[in-house]
Amino acid sequence: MAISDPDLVIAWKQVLDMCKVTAGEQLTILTSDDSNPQIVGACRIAATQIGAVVSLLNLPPMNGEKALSRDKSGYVGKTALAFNSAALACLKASDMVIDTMQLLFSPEQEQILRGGTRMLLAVEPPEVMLRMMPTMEGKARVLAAEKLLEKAKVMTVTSKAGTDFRCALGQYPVLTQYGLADEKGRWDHWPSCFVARWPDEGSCEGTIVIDEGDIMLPFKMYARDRVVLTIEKGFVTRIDGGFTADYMKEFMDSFNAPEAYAMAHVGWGLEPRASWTQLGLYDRESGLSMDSRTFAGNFLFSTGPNTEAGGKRDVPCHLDIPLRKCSLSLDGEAMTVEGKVVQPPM
Ligand SMILES: O=c1ccc(O)c[nH]1
Repeated sequence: MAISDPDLVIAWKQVLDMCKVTAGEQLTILTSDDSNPQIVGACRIAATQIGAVVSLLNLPPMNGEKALSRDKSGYVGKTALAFNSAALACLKASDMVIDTMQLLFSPEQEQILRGGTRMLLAVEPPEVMLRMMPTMEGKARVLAAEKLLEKAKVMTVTSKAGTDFRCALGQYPVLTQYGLADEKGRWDHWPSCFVARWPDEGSCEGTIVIDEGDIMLPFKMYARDRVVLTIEKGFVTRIDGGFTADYMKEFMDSFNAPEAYAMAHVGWGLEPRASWTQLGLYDRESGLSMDSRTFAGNFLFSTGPNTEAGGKRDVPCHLDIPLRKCSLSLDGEAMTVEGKVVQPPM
C-alpha cells in the first residue's frame, strides 16, 4: 500500500540522522522531471527540520531519445551534468546530495564523491524504502561481508542449474551498499543491503546459467527459459538459449558497444526483508526493483560499466542479474549455499 506524507517525513528524518546530517550542513536534493515528488517533498521537510541548509537542483532528464526504456537503470552514466558546470559546482560544494534522478555510473558522480560529498540515491517507491529501512544491524552484516570479500583472492560460483564461474579479486575495491551515505565521500542507495566487487579485469571464466524464473534487470522480467552464458577472459562471449537468450542478446547488441559484454560487479544479497517475488507484483516502470538486487542469498552478477569502481568503462548498457539457488565461495569458503546465506551469519 502507499505511504502517507507524515510517515515518509519521519522515515527521512531517521535516515538523514543515520547519515549524520547535522544543522548547518549544505544538503542538495537533486531532481529531474521524473523524480517522485513525494520523496522530494518529504526529504525537504526532514532536512529542514534537522537545520540543514537545503537546496533543490533540477536537471533536465537525459537520453530519452536514446534509451529503449524509461527505467533509470536502463541507460546509465550519461547525465545532464556532463554539460552543466554550474550544477556540478553546486553538488561538489554540498556536504550531502540526495539523488532522485540517478547519476549512478556517471563520471560526474565520481568527481562529486572524490571531494568528500556524501550521496544517497532515492528512486524506489516509498513503500519499498520504508519496508527496507536501513538498520545498524544490516550495516554491520554488510561490513562483515566486506571484510571477507576484501581479503579474498578468488570467487567461485556453482549451481545445480549448471553455473560454474570463477574470477580473481584484488584489483578493485569492494562495493558495500547498506542504504546510508554516512561517511565522507560515500555513495549509497536507500534501500540496499548487499556486497559486491568488480573482478580483476580479464579474470572471469566459466559458465553462468540464468535458470527459468531468475530475474533480469533492467528488463524487469523473470527468465522464461534457461540462458547459458559463456564467460571468457572477463567477457560474455556466448549467449545460448531460447527466447530469453535472444532477448538479452538483442538488447545488449542494440548498444553497439563491445564493452557491454564485460563482466561487472559480482556479489551476494544480504537483505531478509527483500523478496524475489516483489518484481512480479509491480509495474515495470515503478522502480529499479532493489528487492531483486538485495534479496538474501542471491548471486548478483552484472555486465557493462566499472566507473563506480574507478575504472574507465562507461558503457551505458548495464544488466543486473540476481540468480537464485547458487553457491558462492571465496577462496573455497562458502558464503552462500544453494541460495542461502551462510556468511556472514544472518
Ligand atoms: O543500487 C544499485 C543499483 C544498480 C547497481 O548496479 C548497483 N547498485
